[in-house]
Amino acid sequence: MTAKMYYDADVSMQPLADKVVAVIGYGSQAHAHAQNMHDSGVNVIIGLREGSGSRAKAEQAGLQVMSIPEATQAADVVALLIPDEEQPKVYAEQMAPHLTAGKTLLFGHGFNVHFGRITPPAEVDVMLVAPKGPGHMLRRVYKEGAGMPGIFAVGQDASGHARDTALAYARAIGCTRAGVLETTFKEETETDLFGEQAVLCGGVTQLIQSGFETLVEAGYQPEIAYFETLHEVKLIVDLIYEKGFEGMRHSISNTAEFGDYVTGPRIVNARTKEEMKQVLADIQSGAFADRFTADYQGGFSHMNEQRGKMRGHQLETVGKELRRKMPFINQEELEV
Ligand SMILES: NC(=O)C1=CN([C@@H]2O[C@H](COP(=O)(O)OP(=O)(O)OC[C@H]3O[C@@H](n4cnc5c(N)ncnc54)[C@H](OP(=O)(O)O)[C@@H]3O)[C@@H](O)[C@H]2O)C=CC1
Ligand SMILES: CC[C@](O)(C(C)=O)C(=O)O
Ligand SMILES: [Mg+2]
Ligand SMILES: [Mg+2]
Repeated sequence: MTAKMYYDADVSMQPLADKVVAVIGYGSQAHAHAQNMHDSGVNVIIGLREGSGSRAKAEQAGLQVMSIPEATQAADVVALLIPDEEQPKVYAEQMAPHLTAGKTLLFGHGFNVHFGRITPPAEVDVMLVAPKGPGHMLRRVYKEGAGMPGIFAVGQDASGHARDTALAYARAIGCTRAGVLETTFKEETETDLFGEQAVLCGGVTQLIQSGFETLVEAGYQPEIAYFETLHEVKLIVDLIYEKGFEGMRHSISNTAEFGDYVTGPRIVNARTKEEMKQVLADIQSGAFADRFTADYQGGFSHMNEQRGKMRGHQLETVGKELRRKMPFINQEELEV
């Protein structure tokens, strides 16, 4: 292994002792960071917009809520965890005037710093701590006593102690239980965008949807198509997650393994890889960031059209019914 990995035993929580950490927002990442840090003994406050619907939920979790300017003013470390597209305006109008020398500004993703949408003042430490997974799962695994891997980067080290603060934060949210390594804002931003678009979110959902549609259009029952192309993905991925490709292939039949070798490369082929390279180039050049910003400025018309289309898709309606009959699958609404 070439990367230096950090685990609980390698990291001191001292840099956060006697410090106030403000988490701005209370969404997917923010509620998990805030609650995990609170449970790790850190003094956490929450900064929310006026009239926020999340105030009651944060208070119910035992967290003190303030306005965003008040929280920025009161804190030593400020974690900006609202949607990337909303950050530049909130930062400029409500946070920047209160980010005085000696404070730390922390991000969960490098997007706005890397693409030049936020330029923090020179006298503050700037860092990112990015858990490698969704916020709701970050909270769930922490409560189970486990952790989620994460990566950290120091963008500006005004204090000379920025790395220690980033590592302490990573430990407080549970990431050093699983392993943390150092990166740069550039590497985190580009790899995170690539991973979620090409593999984790865009790639996986398109693969599932195309498989489901192929079976249903050929006349097979949608329930069977759902089990085959969606439900079972988790079971196979769990084996890959726990034991790698070889462990998964040990568990499946020889018939499945042979089909895996001969058909996998027909589905995800050289053209797909060429397209992945183009996707990466669009991320690196900033073309994707500009497209995302333009859609946001246009009221997210493309995003909303896509959300609407999928909402009525048979894959979703059939899945909802089938999952309802499986009480062992978590049926609760997401907490935030
Ligand atoms: N989602 C994830 O799992 C991951 C996200 N990240 C990064 O973490 C950051 C946060 O993302 P995510 O957790 O998805 O964000 P969410 O969409 O879940 O954030 C919602 C929160 O942001 C607040 N908010 C939204 N708009 C504004 C605004 N204009 N002014 C003030 N508050 C606002 C909401 O306030 P209210 O409660 O009042 O509605 C809510 O509390 C991003 O940088 C993202 O890239 C990194 C890793 C994974
Ligand atoms: C996979 C998507 C992600 O990067 C994440 C959960 O890690 C995100 O931006 O939500
Ligand atoms: Mg991401
Ligand atoms: Mg990610």
